[in-house]
Amino acid sequence: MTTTPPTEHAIAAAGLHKAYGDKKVLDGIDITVPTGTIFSLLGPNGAGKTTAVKILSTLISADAGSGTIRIGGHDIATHPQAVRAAIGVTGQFSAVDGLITGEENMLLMADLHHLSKAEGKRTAAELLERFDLTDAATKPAQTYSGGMKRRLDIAMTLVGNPGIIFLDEPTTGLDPRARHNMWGIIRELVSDGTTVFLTTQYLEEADELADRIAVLNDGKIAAEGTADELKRLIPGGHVRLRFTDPVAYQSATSTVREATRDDDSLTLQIPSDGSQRELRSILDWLDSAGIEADELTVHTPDLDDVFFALTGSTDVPNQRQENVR
Ligand SMILES: Nc1ncnc2c1ncn2[C@@H]1O[C@H](COP(=O)(O)OP(=O)(O)OP(=O)(O)O)[C@@H](O)[C@H]1O
Repeated sequence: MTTTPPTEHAIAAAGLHKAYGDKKVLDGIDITVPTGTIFSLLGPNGAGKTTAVKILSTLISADAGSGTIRIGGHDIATHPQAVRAAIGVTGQFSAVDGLITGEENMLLMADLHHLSKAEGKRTAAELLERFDLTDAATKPAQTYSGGMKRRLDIAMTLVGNPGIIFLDEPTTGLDPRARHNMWGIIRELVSDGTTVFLTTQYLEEADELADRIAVLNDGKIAAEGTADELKRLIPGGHVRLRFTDPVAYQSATSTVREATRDDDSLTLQIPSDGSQRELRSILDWLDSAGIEADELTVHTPDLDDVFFALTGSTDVPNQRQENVR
């Protein structure tokens, strides 16, 4: 039996290449995910997100010339079985069998993981409880709502107690309430020390959940960082000062020359990347000019702006591209 060596990176892949015919889907990308964090891979349809998940989870191989891929400390090329034992994968196509009950689906997974009958039953009951499926456990899974099926799918993935979970678009098609429930589940997984590799087409989801986000475009990582770091990459951020006293507003407008003014709402917008350094200098400068605004708000571009600016996606309607600030 292989033991898992301690590692600070749950996932470390260097120079990942994958081509289908002439089409380079992944053109030498590096992915590093610290243990116990959520990493999100974003990209337009067909960018190669699922291909990356399939490679990292041993379902397909990377092309020759790729660098080393280590998952949970194991080299995927030499120890694929150890990698499989360390991971769970929930793909876009559910592993749930609709004809049998939720509980039977769980017991089937327990069998696959060679748990004893008693242990299988205990694990199934625990996970069904944790995912709020106890009441539905004896009903056929095909009668479940979309959200319940996804919860069952993740519960099944957890039977083997994996330390690293790949979630390929886990909330696609779910209504907002079910999506928020799923976010809660994902956060809970990570608070227990699990590492999550998440692909999503919902930028809000990456923004909400991910410690780090990588944007995949044209086979390369176009940018990587925290949501805030990515938002600062593109222009459009500003600090807004709002005044209630027209005299104070007038004096500010004559002092702050590069600001955009809105005389109706007595507000000024000063271009800013929203960084702590820039904010401090704006505040120091307002203080020294004796300007006191009634409200100061910082506006950074949202992740949608970043995504469209970085991917230049042809899937994006023109109107949306014009809106990139
Ligand atoms: N087995 C295959 N044979 C040929 N081309 C493939 C194969 N699998 C994927 N591709 C192509 O590789 C590209 C990347 O596909 P992939 O499914 O990884 O994208 P994705 O980012 O997950 O997209 P989506 O968000 O639509 O799921 C696509 O152009 C796809 O058509």
